[in-house]
Amino acid sequence: MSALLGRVQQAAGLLQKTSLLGQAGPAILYASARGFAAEAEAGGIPVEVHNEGGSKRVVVTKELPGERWLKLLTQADCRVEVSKHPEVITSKDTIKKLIGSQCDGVLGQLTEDWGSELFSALQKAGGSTYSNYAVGFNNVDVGAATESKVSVGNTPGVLTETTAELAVALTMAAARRVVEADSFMRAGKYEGWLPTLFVGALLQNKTVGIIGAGRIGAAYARMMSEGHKMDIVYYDPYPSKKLEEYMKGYGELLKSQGERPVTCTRVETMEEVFKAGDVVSLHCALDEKTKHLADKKMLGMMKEDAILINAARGPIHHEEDLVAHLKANPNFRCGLDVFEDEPHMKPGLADCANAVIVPHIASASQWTRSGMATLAAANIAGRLQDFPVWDKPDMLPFVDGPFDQIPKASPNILNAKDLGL
Ligand SMILES: O=C(O)[C@H](O)CO
Repeated sequence: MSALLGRVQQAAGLLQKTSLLGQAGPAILYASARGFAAEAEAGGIPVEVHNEGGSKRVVVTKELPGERWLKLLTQADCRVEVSKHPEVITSKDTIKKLIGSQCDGVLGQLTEDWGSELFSALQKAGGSTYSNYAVGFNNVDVGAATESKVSVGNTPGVLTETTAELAVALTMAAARRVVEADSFMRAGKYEGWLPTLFVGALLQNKTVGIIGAGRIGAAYARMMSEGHKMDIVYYDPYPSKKLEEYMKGYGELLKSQGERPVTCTRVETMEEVFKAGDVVSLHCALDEKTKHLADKKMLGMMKEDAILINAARGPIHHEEDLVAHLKANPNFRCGLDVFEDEPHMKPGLADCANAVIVPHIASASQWTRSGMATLAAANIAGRLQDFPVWDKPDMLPFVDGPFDQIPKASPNILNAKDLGL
């Protein structure tokens, strides 16, 4: 009873505070998935408000999974306003309205265009910190953020295995024609076993080519090699000693068991990877050098029955060239998690039965998506409490283990050095 009374008193306090803050309109208290929250409006946009009395205001542009992220922000004395705008991709206009005239930090999405317009709006509202809910940050102009004295966080270290596993799933689905076969069954076309029905490619002992052997590329390479005894050929401007040493040890283990030892070779050019791979998987960042990397010329170098995987960023492949290549080479296959003009596909792609296509879900495991939320929130909460920037690559202390043992640090701030943090 007294708890209920407390809630009612809190609600009354909220009505007063929201009007005092001048950010949100009249609020209604309700039970949300994470305890009590308030429904209100910020700049005319519906928001869910948590810890309404918090001294700092943090805007979150999309509903996020898990609870740890919210606890981190509210314990840092933040009033958290989660946008309930129905737009799937939050526009700049909406974000500016959400920021309003007073905002300390924003937790935003990879689909949003974070350039000078938004960073100066944030700076004008007194804000000093932004975190992308993603490891990739090609949607963020980090230089513009630095000019506006806004720190930019991202979420490395919790996407690695989840993303690599989806890339493996795409590879297997493409190699063994799983999606085509599934559609065939659902359409009621199966009339009986046949020697020629949905014959695909065997991966065992073949070669997997990797463009970009960072955390995700290396994890994918290991999964493919350990699972299917594939040789690895990779291109990366920096050698991955860790991957090479691991594969050397794995090769020795196989040899000791009387099996063929696998190899792991770093090559000088991307062309070599495209030529050698039975599978080529793209794991590089999107930049001027990698945009349209998988174009007509590079696709033309691939084996006629090879498989191309992209779970990195859409514009790394040239989608019109890829559609033409898929059409001209029915034994060639691809697995795509990302698209050049996301969320759209180039004409003809959806008609290619030799393409497996999924909607940018490579990081979509419960653990990873909650972990990304925690890291993004910790980036913001850390800056607002003037905590240092975490100096180790291991992000697990933030996302696993007891809440009171979360390091007092911002896990990853991309412009830390430029901002003198
Ligand atoms: O960059 C990222 O974090 C991923 O693309 C999200 O899935």
